[in-house]
Amino acid sequence: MESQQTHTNNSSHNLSLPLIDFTTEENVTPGTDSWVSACEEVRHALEDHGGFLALYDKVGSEVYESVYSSMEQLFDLPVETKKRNTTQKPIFSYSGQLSRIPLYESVGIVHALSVDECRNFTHVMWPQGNHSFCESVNSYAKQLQGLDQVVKRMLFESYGIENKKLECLLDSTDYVLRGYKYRTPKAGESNLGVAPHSDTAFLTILNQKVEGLGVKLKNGDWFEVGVSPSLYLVMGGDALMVWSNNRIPACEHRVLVNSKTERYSMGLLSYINKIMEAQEEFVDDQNPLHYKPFDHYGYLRFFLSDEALKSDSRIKAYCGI
Ligand SMILES: O=C(O)CCC(=O)C(=O)O
Ligand SMILES: [Fe+2]
Repeated sequence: MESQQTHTNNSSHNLSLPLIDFTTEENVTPGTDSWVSACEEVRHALEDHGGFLALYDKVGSEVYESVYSSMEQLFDLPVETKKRNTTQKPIFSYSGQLSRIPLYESVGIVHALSVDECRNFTHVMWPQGNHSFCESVNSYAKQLQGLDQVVKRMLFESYGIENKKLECLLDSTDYVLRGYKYRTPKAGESNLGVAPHSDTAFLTILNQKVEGLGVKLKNGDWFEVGVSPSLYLVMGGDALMVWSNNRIPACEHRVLVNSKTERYSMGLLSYINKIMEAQEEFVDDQNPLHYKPFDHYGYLRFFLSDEALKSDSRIKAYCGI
């Protein structure tokens, strides 16, 4: 947290990523003045940088410590075991040993909000059982979903979009909880954990146990995210850019790994399981419609194709008008 405080100068020469407080009851209670101004902050941060930092204390240090120690146990399993978990959805369940980014490994737990799904996942990884893994992952995912939904509610409200549409979006959302591990670079090896990119998700909420996560601000500077159980990076992904008809840019971020400490981080990513269109609120004469109706899982399948690799903007290549 200390490092965050040193970045609060908002002059145009020294931009920082806005830090928005979700820990006070008034800020997260619809109808209060604080709620209305928090909604504005969320909207401006997303429009400016595609993301912001959330101060959010619902996870607590106990769950934070136990979920990260669970992740250590998970990544310590043999690669063959980690690969055992598969999903019908075109979301990587396990990703690692990639020549482009050799330090990186990631495991996705689809529907981690359901205790049953967490149990199934845990059983696949540890047939003998691992109760604390199941418990901590499920409660962590639930707390992150709370933040995800409040952010979406704020966003809809600040644009004056009716509540029914929010409910419909939330009902059509699939969540994936992802754990990331980065080994330290060997002598002569690059310290690049993940190259600059935007996520394919609608919204991503990331937290890290070890520093390394950077966000590109609208002036092009890289902002380094701090480490704390109550600090979460909220980022719009490609799907939010489609939904907002380019009003909200997909947040560019990257990971650098320091030479001494293995890095762990975790994120909750949301995907839309129905065809989604850019909202009419964002389309007018000055802002023509930029995207065709969008099939999120279709996009994920496209994203992994050879054709997509050739294009400089995969989202435009997939559904741009
Ligand atoms: O490790 C992190 O903090 C972020 C990883 C990431 O951006 C990704 O895999 O898309
Ligand atoms: Fe990412």
